[in-house]
Amino acid sequence: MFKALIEPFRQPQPVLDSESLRSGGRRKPKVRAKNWSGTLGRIWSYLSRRKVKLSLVLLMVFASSALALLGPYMVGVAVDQFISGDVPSSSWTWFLLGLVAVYVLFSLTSWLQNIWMIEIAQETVFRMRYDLFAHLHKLPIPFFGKRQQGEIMSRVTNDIENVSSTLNSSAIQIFSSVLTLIGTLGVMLWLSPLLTLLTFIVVPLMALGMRWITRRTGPLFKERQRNLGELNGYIEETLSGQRIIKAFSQEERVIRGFEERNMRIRISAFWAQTISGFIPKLMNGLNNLSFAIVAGIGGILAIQGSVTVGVIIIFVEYARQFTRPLNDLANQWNTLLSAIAGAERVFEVLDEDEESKDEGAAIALDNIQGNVRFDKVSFGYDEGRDILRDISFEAKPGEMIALVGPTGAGKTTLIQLLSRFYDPTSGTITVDGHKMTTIRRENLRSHMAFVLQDSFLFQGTIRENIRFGRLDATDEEVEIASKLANAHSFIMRMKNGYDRVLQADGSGISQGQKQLLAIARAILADPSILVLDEATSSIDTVTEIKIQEGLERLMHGRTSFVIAHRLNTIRQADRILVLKDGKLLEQGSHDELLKQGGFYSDLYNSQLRKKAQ
Ligand SMILES: Nc1ncnc2c1ncn2[C@@H]1O[C@H](COP(=O)(O)OP(=O)(O)OP(=O)(O)O)[C@@H](O)[C@H]1O
Repeated sequence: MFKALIEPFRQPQPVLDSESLRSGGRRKPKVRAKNWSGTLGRIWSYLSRRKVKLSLVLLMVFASSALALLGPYMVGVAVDQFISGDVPSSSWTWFLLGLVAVYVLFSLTSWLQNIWMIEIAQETVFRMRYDLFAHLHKLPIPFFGKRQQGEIMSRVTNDIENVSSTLNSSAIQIFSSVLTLIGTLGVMLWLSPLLTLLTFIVVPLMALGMRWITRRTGPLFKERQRNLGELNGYIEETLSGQRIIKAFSQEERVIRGFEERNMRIRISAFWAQTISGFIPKLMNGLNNLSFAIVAGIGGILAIQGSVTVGVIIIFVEYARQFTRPLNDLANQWNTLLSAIAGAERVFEVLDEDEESKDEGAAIALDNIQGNVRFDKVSFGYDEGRDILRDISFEAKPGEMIALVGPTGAGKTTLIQLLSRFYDPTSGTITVDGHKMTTIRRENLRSHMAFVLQDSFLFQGTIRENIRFGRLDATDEEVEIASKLANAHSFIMRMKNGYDRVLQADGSGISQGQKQLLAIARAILADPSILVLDEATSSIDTVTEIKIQEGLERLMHGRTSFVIAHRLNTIRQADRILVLKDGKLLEQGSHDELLKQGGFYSDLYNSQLRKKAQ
C-alpha cells in the first residue's frame, strides 16, 4: 500500500496506458501542466462586470477578517487587565457586550459577503454559459465533426458547474483566508516579533508542501475533467445508437468501452484527490507543531516576564485561527483546481475560430434568382488531399441539377460548399453573379432550403417542426404547405393531428413521413435554391409517389440540386452532373448523356438491368 502511495512521487509523469487501466488506478496518468494565470485573468474579466457588488463583497471580507482578529485580541487584553486587578466590575459587562457585538457583526458580514458573492457567481456563470452556447452555434461544421456531442455538452454543463461552485464559496473563502493570515501576521508582529517568528517558522514548510502537491494535482484535475467529458460523449453516443447496438448484439462491447472510460476517470480522480488530500493533513501536522512551539516557548517567556499572559492567549488563539484559513485554503484548493481546469476547457472552446468571415463588406440580398456558378472549384477536408477537383458548371434560375456518381464521389461535399459549411480551397462559387463569400452567410442560407435523407426533427409538435422553415408562418400557411407536400392527410390521421408531439429521435413516425414533413418545411421556407438528398432507403411505392409529387411541387420555379441515387427519378433534370473521384466527368441532359455512351450511360443501363432481374 505504502509503495503504491509513494509511486507517483517517484515518477512525476508516468503514462496513462493500458497498464494504468489494468493496474486499477495505481499508476498515475500522464498529464501536462498549463499556465493558469491567463485562465484566472479571463474569469476575472467576467467577475469584474459587477464591480460595485464585488467591492461590497471585498468590504465585507475586510470587515469580517478584522472582526475575527479583534475578538481574541479583546480577550487577551481583558485577561491582562484581570490579572493586574485594576478593572472595575462594571467594565466586565461592557466588555462582554462588546465581545458579543464583535461576534454578531462578524456573522453578519460573513453572511452578507456570502449571499452577494453567490449572486455575482451565478451571474458570472450565467454569462459564461451563454457565451459558450452562443459561440458553439457560430463554430464551423468541422469543429463538430472532430468532437463527440456529449463531450461538448460536458463543457457547457459539468465544467461550468465546477466554475460555479468555486465562485459561490471557495474563491471568497480563499481570499478571506489570505486576508486573515495577513492581518494575523500584522497584529502578531506588533505584539511580539519573537513569538511571531516562532509561530510562522512552519510557514515556509507549508508553502513548499502546497506548491509541491498542487503542481502535481492541477494537471490531474484537468485530466479528470477531460475524462469526464469523454465519458459523457460516449454515453450520449451509445444511447443515441441504442437500436444499432442491440441489432448487432454489441451491448457487451459497449459496456466494456464504458468501463474503460469509467476507469480512466477513476484513475485521474483517485490521484487528484489522493495527492491533494495530503494538503490538509500536512497543514494540520505543521500547525500543531507551531502551536506546540508557541505554547512551550511562550510559557517560558511569560515566566521570565518578557511577555504577558494575555499576549500568550492572543497568540495561542491566533495560532488556532491561523490554522483555520490555512485549512480552508487547503480544503478549497481542490475545488479551485478543478474549477480552473473546467474554466480552461470552457475558454478552449471560446477560443475556437468562428465560421470563416464573409469577405469585406458582405452584402445581403433581398431576392435571389437562383443562378449558381461553380468556376474551377477545388476542395479538400484535409490539407493536400483534394476531394473535389476543378469543378465548373452553371445552374440557371429554376433549373433542376442532378448530382450522380458512385459512393464517395463528392456529391455531398459539393452540397456542403453550396451551403457554405465549408469554403473552396481554390476557385469561386457565385450566386446571381455575386461571389458567395461576399454575401452574408445567414442571408444566403435564408434563401436556401434542404430536404436531407435523415430529416432532423426536434422534440415538439408537428406544427412546430414544420414551422421551423419559417417561424412567422400562420397555422393556415403550415397546413397549405403540408397539403402541397402531401403530408396533410397522414398528419390528420394521427392522434392530435398537427399538435401531436414528436420525439427528437423521430420515433413514432416513419421514414417516408419524416421526408414529407421535411418537404412541407421547405415549401413553407419558400427558398430560391433547394438542396435535396434523395432517400436511399426503400419506401413503399404509394409513399414514394407522394414524396415525388411533393418534391415536384417544391422544386417548381426554384433552382434545385438533387443528389440522386435512383437514376430514373432524375430523367427530367435540366442538367445531370456526373461526379467520379471528385472530378466532374460528364454533364448534360439524360438523353445527351445516354447518347454519349460514357460513365452515366453505363451506370443507367446497369441500374436498368438490376431492376429487370
Ligand atoms: N468531414 C470529412 N472529413 C474528411 N473527409 C471527408 C469528410 N466528409 C467526407 N469525406 C470524404 O470525402 C469523400 C467524398 O464524400 P462525400 O460524402 O462527398 O461523397 P458522396 O458522393 O456524397 O457519397 P455518398 O453517395 O456515399 O453519400 C469521401 O472519400 C469521404 O470519405
